[in-house]
Amino acid sequence: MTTPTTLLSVGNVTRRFGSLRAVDDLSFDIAEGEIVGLLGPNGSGKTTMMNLVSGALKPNAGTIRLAGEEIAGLPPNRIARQGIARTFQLVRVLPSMHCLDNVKAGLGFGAEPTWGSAADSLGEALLQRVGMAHRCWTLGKDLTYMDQKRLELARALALKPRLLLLDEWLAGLNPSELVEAIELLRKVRGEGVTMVMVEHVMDAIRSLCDRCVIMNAGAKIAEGTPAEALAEPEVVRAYLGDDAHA
Ligand SMILES: Nc1ncnc2c1ncn2[C@@H]1O[C@H](COP(=O)(O)OP(=O)(O)OP(=O)(O)O)[C@@H](O)[C@H]1O
Repeated sequence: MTTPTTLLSVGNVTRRFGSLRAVDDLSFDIAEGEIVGLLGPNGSGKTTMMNLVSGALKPNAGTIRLAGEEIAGLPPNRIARQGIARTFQLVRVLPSMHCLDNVKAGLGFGAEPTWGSAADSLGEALLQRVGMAHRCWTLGKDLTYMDQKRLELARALALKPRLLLLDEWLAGLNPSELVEAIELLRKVRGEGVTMVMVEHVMDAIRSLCDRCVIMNAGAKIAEGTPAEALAEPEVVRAYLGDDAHA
């Protein structure tokens, strides 16, 4: 059996906002090919952690390594070029551009920037990859919510990421869209993209994630398979309050 290679290594990372430790001495590793859920109650520091990995925020202390290389504190465009892409909690589709141009906007910023006509065929392939081959010429503002999500995913994939950060990408989808979205993420993982997802949709976490890292008040309180980690007494307490064991 081969040992999995560590793709992302977060070591003793702390990020303060004034006196608040939004991320507090947090450490975890992500192996190549994994889908890992970053979970925790509201305000536990998940989005802050994603912002630290993508470069939107700098840590006050600690290390963040991608394939062994330190990336903590690098600007977001450098981190994107090193192979980390993300989607956002609020969908950010460019409404007055058609889908192909939306995706081409992403193609300019990856490890191998592509522009102009060379980007057309790559853009079409990306839309096909997320099930939107027929939407090349549809304007962003005319898309269903599910298609906006697909487009956002295509734009992130345009960066050819090794690691994809999904910030509540499944939020707001109805049950049948959720099934499609989970299938799509599984397919993308099968294409070699490692993923960290912040998600509140527990069914999706159970069905997609190999492992979970669970945070509370900035710190890690559990780690393991979804079934193991979510059953930890401290996790149950963090989600439901002390009354859960009363
Ligand atoms: N820019 C900021 N300035 C000050 N405080 C912040 C800032 N960003 C986040 N915080 C605080 O840091 C803590 C962690 O916030 P964060 O958004 O990372 O949590 P979260 O787990 O993603 O929450 P949610 O599930 O509600 O999105 C919260 O107390 C939040 O109010």
